[in-house]
Amino acid sequence: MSRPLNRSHDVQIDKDIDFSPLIHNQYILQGLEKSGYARPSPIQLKAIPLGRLGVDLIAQAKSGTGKTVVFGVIALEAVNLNVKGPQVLMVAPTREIAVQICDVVQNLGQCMPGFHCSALIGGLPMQADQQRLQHSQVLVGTPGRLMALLSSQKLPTNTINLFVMDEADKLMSDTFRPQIDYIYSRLPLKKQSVAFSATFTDALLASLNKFVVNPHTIHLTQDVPTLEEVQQYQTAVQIDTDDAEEAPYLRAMKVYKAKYEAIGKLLSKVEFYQCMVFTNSFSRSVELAAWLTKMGWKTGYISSGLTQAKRLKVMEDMRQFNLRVLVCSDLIARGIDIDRVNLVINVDYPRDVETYLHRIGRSGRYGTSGIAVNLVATEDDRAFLGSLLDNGISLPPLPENIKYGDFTKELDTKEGAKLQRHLHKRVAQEVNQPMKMLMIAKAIFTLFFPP
Ligand SMILES: Nc1ncnc2c1ncn2[C@@H]1O[C@H](COP(=O)(O)OP(=O)(O)OP(=O)(O)O)[C@@H](O)[C@H]1O
Repeated sequence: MSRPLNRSHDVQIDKDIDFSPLIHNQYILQGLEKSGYARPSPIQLKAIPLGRLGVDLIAQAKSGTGKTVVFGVIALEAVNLNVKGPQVLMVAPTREIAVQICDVVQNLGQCMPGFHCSALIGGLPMQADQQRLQHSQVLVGTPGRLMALLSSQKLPTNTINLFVMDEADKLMSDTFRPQIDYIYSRLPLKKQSVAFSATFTDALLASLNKFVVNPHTIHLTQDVPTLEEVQQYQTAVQIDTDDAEEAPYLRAMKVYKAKYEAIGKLLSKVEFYQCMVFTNSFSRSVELAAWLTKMGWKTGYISSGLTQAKRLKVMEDMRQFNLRVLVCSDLIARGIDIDRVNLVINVDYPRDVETYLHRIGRSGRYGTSGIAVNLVATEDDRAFLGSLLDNGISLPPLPENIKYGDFTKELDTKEGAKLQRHLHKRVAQEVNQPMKMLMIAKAIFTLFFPP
């Protein structure tokens, strides 16, 4: 029997079992093994057997506990390789999540002869979609692109027997609901529907009723779904002003400048692998990424304002560990899985507590140790912390000596070497900074006082 990974209770099960009692298809078991999954997580143990029976399902489990594998396996079980045409339709709220799901499902199905999964997302040519979907059994799309393909009769639905909604609470929001209504109306009546998220409110559960029939509901957390191994802190950022009459934009500039400096200090203090910094403004993201790059941190930024090609490139750089820091918006607050991210910093705050939980859940993936630091400078910042407190989330001040918990993710040799190279470069840069200043001063001195 496989040895359990050194991970928190969020992903450990009491039973000493692997995936074989849950899944009988050998190809899928091989795919799981090749993807590096030896033992199921609690949500996988509970939801896979139910999903395989063909019942409708609503499943909630904390961020990063393996929900994609659940619906990936259910989808592969639903696929008949002898049938031509798409058989599973998955919807995700962002293009980045859709691409990521597609990669996971393709990996899980890698041993199934002739299996293909395709991502259908906006910002890329639709013509290519049309060709790919003809050879794919599983399709993963964003609502807008799926709607465009369906309304132009380019996506046949008569062979679809499973409908998957990932980040279902987001899909039920006003932004996406009309598109989901439309997509659903185009699917065959007889099908299985499953919905997943880390956070579900009662109102959202009610609105899901239209899409599921007599669903089995699995709720793995009764309280606030914070991850056991993610330590959350707040740190006060001092703003250097005593002018009550100061123009708001000048005040805002000072707040951001002070927050950027606080981030610089934090990155030097905490020994992180990769860090995601959340801001609410595109221009601030660009500014902060440029500043951190100047400070020697390999930094990228992503927001919906970038072209799709640039968005995919920066995600790939982050996944390849070519970046240490990613400055981002709520575009990637949910669903994105980069398992080396062990530090999350909030410069600004999201609109709601659910999004906050999704943001900090970008660290601590699959029961590993993570740290989330919240920068507090303004009344708005303090008000958000107040709403966290109302939801039972209290943030202690950041301690002087901050340490990760016991479940630090192991880096492989290549990743370890990349981290070392980057650390050396940064140290060299820090040492060189005063040397450079000295040389410049010397050059100026010699200019005025030639020897
Ligand atoms: N059985 C397993 N054994 C080891 N690792 C696993 C297993 N299942 C999933 N993982 C890993 O866990 C990580 C998180 O998985 P996934 O992205 O599916 O989580 P999630 O629950 O969908 O999270 P979110 O709510 O943030 O979308 C991934 O890196 C994945 O490779």
